[in-house]
Amino acid sequence: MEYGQADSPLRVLDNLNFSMDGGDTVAIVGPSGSGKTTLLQLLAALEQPTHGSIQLDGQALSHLSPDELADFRRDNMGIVFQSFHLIDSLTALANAALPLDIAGQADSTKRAINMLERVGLKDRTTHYPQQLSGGEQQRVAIARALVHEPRLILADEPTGNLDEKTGKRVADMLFDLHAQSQSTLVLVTHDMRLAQRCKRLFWLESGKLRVEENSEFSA
Ligand SMILES: Nc1ncnc2c1ncn2[C@@H]1O[C@H](COP(=O)(O)OP(=O)(O)OP(=O)(O)O)[C@@H](O)[C@H]1O
Repeated sequence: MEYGQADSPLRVLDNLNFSMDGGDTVAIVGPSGSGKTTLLQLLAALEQPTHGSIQLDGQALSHLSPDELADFRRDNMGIVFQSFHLIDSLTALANAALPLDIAGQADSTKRAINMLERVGLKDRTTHYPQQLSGGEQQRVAIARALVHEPRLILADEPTGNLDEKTGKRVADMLFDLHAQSQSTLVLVTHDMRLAQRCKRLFWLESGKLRVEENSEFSA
């Protein structure tokens, strides 16, 4: 994966080759600038690789049009961003219901309330993002990412902006929801304690990928 002009490209990821199984938990780790977010954005099809291809469930993402990609993302992925990316003019409930509303699903409110309950925010449904703490906003973001029960959850530093206690609570929630839905969870983190909760570690350095199986899962 390269950024920049064709005559002076910046090669961020070099010849990566890997596969993931459904239900896997993967932590993408590595030094600042090593391409962790770039890899996550490639998996989310928010960026297209300059070389090679990415297939999800046998579907080559590069063969899809922008509209098809949006539909594919909506149907299969839940994305949690470090900076929450909530819509300020919508309540917590409306934010959480958004993926279902976009998909035109009739029971969106009921399902979004249920998801907000699961992330411990039942009594914050009518609050706007500005009226919520950082941890609460991240929990709304997780509720929104998971409300449509995606098969692939992608989270970029999901606890990066949170204090330790809130971060642990948010991480617990993410892993609980992953376990309940048997979805694939891929997260970017600088926090090795969080990374060690994943079955596989994807180490990025100088554009190269090293995959490490977490020995705690092999017992
Ligand atoms: N849109 C872009 N255009 C040009 N260069 C970019 C772009 N996005 C990222 N880069 C460069 O690609 C490299 C990898 O960036 P990336 O954000 O993927 O790293 P990271 O491992 O997530 O870093 P951090 O841990 O600091 O968040 C960096 O050198 C960055 O400057």
